[in-house]
Amino acid sequence: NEKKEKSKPLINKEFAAARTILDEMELHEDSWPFLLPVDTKQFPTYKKVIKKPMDLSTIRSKLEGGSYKTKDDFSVDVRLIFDNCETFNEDESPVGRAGHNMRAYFDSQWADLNSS
Ligand SMILES: Cn1cc(C(=O)NCCCNC(=O)c2ccc(F)cc2)ccc1=O
Repeated sequence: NEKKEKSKPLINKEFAAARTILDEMELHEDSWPFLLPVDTKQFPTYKKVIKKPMDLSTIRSKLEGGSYKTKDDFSVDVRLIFDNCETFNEDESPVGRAGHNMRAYFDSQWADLNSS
């Protein structure tokens, strides 16, 4: 039986497309809450409330490290960032608003990639 591979990288074109979207998201002015893992010393309840933390630097490491088998696996982690953000933050807060803006930005980039 086939050995379960820990990570199998995306095929080149998919990898390049995901990397470009990640580059653009990191440069977005509203990316600041998502660039690094949430500091659980600054927000002690975070680990209790959010079962699967995710951030753009972790996605970057996973992408470059070949952890994503398909571009859709990559999108699942991106969406996890924004779902976590909605769970932990009021919509009308700086971080909450940034999350909604970044999700809309990602969704439009993702749609373009999947329509091309
Ligand atoms: C996703 N999320 C983030 C926060 C949050 O407050 N996060 C960072 C604030 C301070 N960090 C920065 O301002 C910063 C970080 C990196 C950088 F390159 C530039 C600026 C709180 C709740 C939550 O759910």
